[in-house]
Parts: sequence; C-alpha cells; structure tokens
Amino acid sequence: MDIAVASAAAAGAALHQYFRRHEPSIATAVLSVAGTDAALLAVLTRLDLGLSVSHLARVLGTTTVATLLLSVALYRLSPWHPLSRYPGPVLHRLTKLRTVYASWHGIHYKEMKQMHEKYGPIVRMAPNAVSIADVAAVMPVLGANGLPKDRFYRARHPPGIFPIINMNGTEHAQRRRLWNRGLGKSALEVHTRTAADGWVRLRAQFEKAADDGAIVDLTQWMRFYGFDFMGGFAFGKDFGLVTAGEDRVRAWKTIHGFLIAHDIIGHLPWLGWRAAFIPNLVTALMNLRNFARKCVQDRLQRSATAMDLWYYLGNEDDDGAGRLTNEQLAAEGSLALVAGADTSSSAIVTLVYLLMTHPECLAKAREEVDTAAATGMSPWAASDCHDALPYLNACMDESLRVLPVVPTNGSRVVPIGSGGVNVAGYYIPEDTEIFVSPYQLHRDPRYFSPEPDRFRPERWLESGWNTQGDAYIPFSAGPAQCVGKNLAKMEIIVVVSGIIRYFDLSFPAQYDPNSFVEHTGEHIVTDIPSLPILLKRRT
Ligand code: HEM
Repeated sequence: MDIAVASAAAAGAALHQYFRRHEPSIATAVLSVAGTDAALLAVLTRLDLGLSVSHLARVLGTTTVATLLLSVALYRLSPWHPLSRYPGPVLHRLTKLRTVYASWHGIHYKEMKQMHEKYGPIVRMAPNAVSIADVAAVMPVLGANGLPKDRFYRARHPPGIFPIINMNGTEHAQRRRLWNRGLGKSALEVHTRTAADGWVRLRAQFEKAADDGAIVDLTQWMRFYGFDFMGGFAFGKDFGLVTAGEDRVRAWKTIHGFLIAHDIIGHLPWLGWRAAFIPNLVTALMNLRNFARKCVQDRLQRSATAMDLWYYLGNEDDDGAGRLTNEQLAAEGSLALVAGADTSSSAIVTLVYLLMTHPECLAKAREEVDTAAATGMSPWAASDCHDALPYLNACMDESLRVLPVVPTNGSRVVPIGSGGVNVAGYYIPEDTEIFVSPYQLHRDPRYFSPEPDRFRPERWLESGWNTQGDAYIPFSAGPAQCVGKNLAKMEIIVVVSGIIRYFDLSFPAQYDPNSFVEHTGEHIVTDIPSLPILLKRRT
C-alpha cells in the first residue's frame, strides 16, 4: 500500500513538472494521468501488495490526481513561481476559476478596480496572468511591436477559421486591409446613410411612444437599432427589428449567450471551443456562427445592391486583395454582429444616461445641436457636420472614458522562447497573460484628474485638466485597435444628436437612476440593464 501511494504521489509531482513546461489540453492532461497510472498499475500488480486490482487502481488514481493538484497549488503560491513578486489575492493566485466566477457574474472590471486600488498598478489576477494599470504598458503590450494575441482569443473559435480579431502579424495586416477598405472615407458616407435611415425609423417609434405617453426601454430599442444597423452595414440588409418593435430573430439572446460563452472560454482556454460537457456554452457559440452563416448565404445570393462590408470582404470590387471563403466570411460576419452591434448600442445608451443624469451637460449639448440645426446642419442625417459639435463629441469621449463599453479588453501573451519582457518597468516572464484595461486606466487619477470617476466632458475642451490621451483606450490601441472606431462614433452622434434634438427626456418616477451603473455588468462588452425613459416631443 505504502509503495503504491508513494509511487503515485511521485508520479503526480513529476506530471506537474512536465505540465509546467508543456501546457496540456484537458484531453492530454487526462490521458497523461491515466497513462501514468496504467503503467504504475501494470508494475505494481506484479508485486504482492495484498490489494485487488480495482482497489489499487483507485488508490493510484486518487493519489496521483491529489498530488498533482496539491503540487500545482503549492507552486502557484510559492516564492518560486515566476510571478510571485507581484501581489494579488490568494484565490486569484491559486486558480483562474476565481476570474471566471467574476466574469460569469459580469463583475470582473469592478473587482479589478478594487484590486488595483488595494495592490497598486500591477496585480496578479490569475496564476499566470497580470493586469497592468500603467500608461507605460499600453504600447509595449498593444502597440505595433507589442505582444501577440494568444489563447484568450484562439480558444473561442473552431481551429482554422479565425476572424480578424484572432489574428497577429502579417495575417492580421492582410485581413485588416480588407476591413479598412470597407470602412474608408467613401464607405463611411454610405454607412452614414444607413445609420440615418435607421434613425428615421427609430424616431417614428419614439414619436409614437411619446404620443402614447409610454415608457421606452432605451436599451431595448438601441439594441434593435444596433442590430438593424449592423445588418445594413455588414450584409446590406435591414433586419427590421426597429420597424417590428421586437427581436423577431432572437438576435440579442444569441449575442448575449455568445458573449458570456466567449468570456468564460477565453479565461479557460483548456476548455476549448468544443467544451461539449457544458452544452449551453457551445450552443451559444454555434448559434451565432450559424446565424452569420445564413446571413452570408443570403448575401451571396444577391449581387452588391449596396456597398456594404460584404462588397469589400467578399471582394466584389475585384482589386485582387484576396477572396475570403464562405466560412471565413461567416467568421467575419459573426464578429461584425458582435463587435459592431452591441458595442455601439451600449455606447449610445450609456451616453444618453450620462446626459440625463447631468442635466447641465445635456443642456449644453442640446444648445449646440440646436444651433447647428439653425444653421442648416442635420447631424442626425449626415456626418460631415459632426466636427462642428465639439461639446457633444466631448460628451461622447467622456462617456467612453468613464464607462467604456469594452472595460477590460482581451489579453496579450509573452511568447514562449522570448525570455520574458520588460513592461512599464516590470519583468514579465514567458507565457504570462497581460491585461491592459481601459476601465482601469481611464479612472486613474494619474491620467485623468481631478474627479477621474465623474462625467466631466469639459476635461476634453478646457485647459487646467490633467487629461492624458495615451491612457485613453476605449477602442484599444495599436494595429489591432477597433477598426470600426469612426463608424461607431458616427453612429453615436447620428442617434444621440437626433434624440436630444427631437425629444425631451425624463426618467419615470419609480426609476432609480443609480441602478444603471450598479447593474452594468461585463461580458467582454458591457452588459447594460434596461434604461426606462419618458419621451416628449420638443416643439
Ligand atoms: C463604441 C463602439 C465600439 C467600441 C468601444 C469598440 C471597441 C473595440 C475594442 C476595444 C477592440 C479591441 C478588442 C480586442 O483587441 O480584443 C475592438 C476591435 C474591433 N472592433 Fe470595435 N468597438 C466599437 C464598435 C465597433 C464597430 C461599429 C465595428 C464595426 C464592425 C467594430 C469592429 C471591430 C473589429 C472588426 C475589431 C477587431 C479589429 C482587429 O483585430 O484588427 N467595432 N473594438
């Protein structure tokens, strides 16, 4: 018996040493443990230990697994771990499951802020991951010579069919060229018309609600609008959610499920996208892919009736930039729906919420829009006048600072074989995940002061404020920063200028406005709650 326990314990410890150097997938880990125990069983059954084979197998199995787990746990907490010098809560240093718990509940970015306040600019947020809240980390991590995207992204897609957001280096640059063509200046004019047409439909619904005295859930309507806009922008097709006044294609359920699954699997890459033992996760991923696939098929049957994203990605202008396969198009389509619909609609709702809770800012922004209208401009219909609205633009920038819609952003990984890197004065060893998060930087008094936690659009316009642009990364930074940044900004100004121009806004009496921020969660993108408002036509 003793020899069985001792040999299994030695095997467990040895396996841990092996796994430290060769990160296993869940399948290889299980196979390695099973293979080792089978070999031990074969040897030990030759000795006369007085145990039945099944009993011996149980002893070996439990001892190997228990020793392996204990060895991993002790190592992660030990001073020999390469990240031991960086502070963080014990549970986070011990297991990534703590981060997964926070992500699952949508509170990751809020918890990270508390940790940075407690531990300082660098926090060990998982056994092999750090979060760095320092502007000096932005370019070394996210910039052109920064670090590659790795498992956080890769784990979430079927092998071989990655969309642009998973790519690095030359492959990324090539795909980005296609995206850039679809979002260049002339294309943006086309997309502005799509956004403005959507606003006309939305305005009609809002006018009806105003006339009926009905409470409008702005979050729900903006989701309809955002999805319709992405349909037009990406596939040249209006999904018709605003006109129908309901989510008849269950778009938001699909996107929401996808984002939760994405978030969890990103933190647990060894689960892999085939996490079949958690069927809901995989179903959520596949539902969106299948939805996008249908959109692609539908779009490919039509010729280019509009210069939508497909016109460029599907290469219908035929300038030889490389044709994507239908599967690649479906992958990019899923990405467009998630990256473009949820983000912009959350940003619009958040900005309206912040304006409503800061009436003095709303009054200034409205005066600016009214003045522009009096001189013949229609920012809700055309984007060439958007630069003439500096205060509204400052409100948008400030809203994305104080409540960024991608609060944490994805991680980058220090490549194996690099010998580690120096980031913002911290030595970060190989194979460490690094997070540089907008929410943490944006609320740091070193970069935005005074009142880093308050919505103060003036900080972007007046002197006397410490406003450090390098620390402002709502769209990320470097070559993989948001390709849809200008599109999103255009969409936000189109809709918000329209809302404040045509409607007076108020909260229903029973609504507590503080609950909005309190209940704003995060599943990669902010998961905003309902925003009930009453609309009154402006005369
Ligand atoms: C306010 C709205 C938006 C915000 C705050 C935002 C934010 C971001 C961020 C932070 C990233 C980097 C993500 C990462 O590295 O993991 C990103 C990437 C991306 N975004 Fe946006 N986004 C917005 C709207 C849009 C829109 C409207 C589109 C249009 C389709 C879009 C398309 C993309 C794409 C394709 C990428 C990947 C870029 C690449 O890897 O080169 N986004 N976005």
